[in-house]
Amino acid sequence: MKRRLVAGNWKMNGTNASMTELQQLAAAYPSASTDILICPPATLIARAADLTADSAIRIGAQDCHPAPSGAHTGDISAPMLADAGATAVIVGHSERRENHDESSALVAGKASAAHASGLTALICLGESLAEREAARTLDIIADQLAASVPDTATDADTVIAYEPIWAIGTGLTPSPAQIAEVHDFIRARLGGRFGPDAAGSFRLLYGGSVNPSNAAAIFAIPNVDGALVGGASLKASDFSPIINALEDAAKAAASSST
Ligand SMILES: O=C[C@H](O)COP(=O)(O)O
Repeated sequence: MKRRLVAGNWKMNGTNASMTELQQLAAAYPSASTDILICPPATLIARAADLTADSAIRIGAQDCHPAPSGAHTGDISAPMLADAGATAVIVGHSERRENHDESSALVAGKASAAHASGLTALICLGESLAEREAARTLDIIADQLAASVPDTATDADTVIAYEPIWAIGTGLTPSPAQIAEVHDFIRARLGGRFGPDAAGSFRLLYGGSVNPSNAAAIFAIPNVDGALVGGASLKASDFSPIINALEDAAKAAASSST
């Protein structure tokens, strides 16, 4: 059975003072039955990796350049992230797509670069509110999925995160039926491309205003294998209940399958 994953994206938040939150998480989870990932700003990756080395917490990055090195002032490559201690990288977050005009083709290049450096790529997809209201959600997801996921992706090196843009940082979340519809659709599309057996093994995360109060209900939705959490990942006291809810969901699923 695939391991579920809860990932925290600190975005452009955190300084060395924030390492106390990470130390609390590392102390609380020396081991875990789910995968736990924290993606701090790049400035903190090396220190975060050192601090969490003896725990179940793994460290990821928030973006990478598609090239391994070169004249790209201000950018960071996937080999650099791996060298700093990252095991994963988020690519195609809507804030990168919007603020930096990133295309799905570029996102696929970043994902391939991540894979070449042994990093798991968390590839983000999601529709805007206008697109949802125009009933274009599944078309947008289909296009982003087709163009952002490299042909060489596997369930071992790629995670898909569905993040409706209108739910990010707003306190709004889609209904369980809306989340299920999109996750089922993603799973089916992956099946059409990579085969049904492989598609079943890809981990699909939901992201957008996940918090300690709604996590358990979200994790009970079919085809939700975890979450990509923004604001509620900044404090150990908020993130821990979300991790615990995912561990509970994993245990419930394991006991119902035996
Ligand atoms: O990467 C995380 C998502 O953008 C969700 O952010 P949020 O949990 O603050 O809504």
